[in-house]
Amino acid sequence: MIESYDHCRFRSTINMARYGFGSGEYKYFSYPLPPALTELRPQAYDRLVGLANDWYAAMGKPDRFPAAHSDFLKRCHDAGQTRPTPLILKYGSGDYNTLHQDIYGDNVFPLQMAILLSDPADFDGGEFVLTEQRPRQQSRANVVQLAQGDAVIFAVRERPVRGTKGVYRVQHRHGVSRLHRGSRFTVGVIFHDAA
Ligand SMILES: O=C(O)CCC(=O)C(=O)O
Ligand SMILES: [Fe+2]
Repeated sequence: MIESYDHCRFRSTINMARYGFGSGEYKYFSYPLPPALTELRPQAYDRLVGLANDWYAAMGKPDRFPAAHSDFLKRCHDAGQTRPTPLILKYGSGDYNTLHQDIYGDNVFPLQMAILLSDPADFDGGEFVLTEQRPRQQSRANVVQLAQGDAVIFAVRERPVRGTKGVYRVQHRHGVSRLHRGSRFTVGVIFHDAA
C-alpha cells in the first residue's frame, strides 16, 4: 500500500502547507479504488452502520443510513458528492496534520477510519490525536497509539454521550502531532464522497 503512493492513480494531490492544513502531503485515490480499499470500505461500513444509526437516534437526528454502503454512496452521488475520499497521507520529519473534521458536503457518515501503514519504529512523534469537546468545556486531547496495520475508528464530527441530564453531543476533531524523525504513511477511509 505504501508503494501505491508513487504508483496508483489519484484524483488530486494536496500539499498540506499550501492549504494551511499542516505540513506533509496527501493524495485522494480515484475510482476505481485499489482492490484492498474497494473491499475494505463497504465491509467496514457494514460493521459501523448500526452504531451510526444508534448515534443518530440518540442525538435526536431524523436521518438514518442505509444498510449497504453502495446505497449510501448512491445518496452521496445523487446529491453531487461524487468524488472519492479515501486517501493516503505521507509525513516526513517536521510534518504534522492540524486538527480538523473531514466533512465534504451535506451527506456525512459519522464514523471514519485511519490505518497506520508504517512501522512505529520508523518514526518518532507523529501521534494520532483526537480531541473531544463537551458542551461548555475546554477540549481534551486523546493520543491513540497504533501498531503497524492498526486502524483507529473515530467520530467525524460529533457523538452522543449519556450524562445525568440526558444525552449531550461531544464535538471531535483529529490530527497528527509533529514528526521528529523518519516517515509515516497512513490510509484514511472516509465513507461519504466529496462534492
Ligand atoms: O495520518 C493520520 O493518522 C490521520 C489522517 C487523517 O486526517 C485522516 O485519515 O482523515
Ligand atoms: Fe482527516
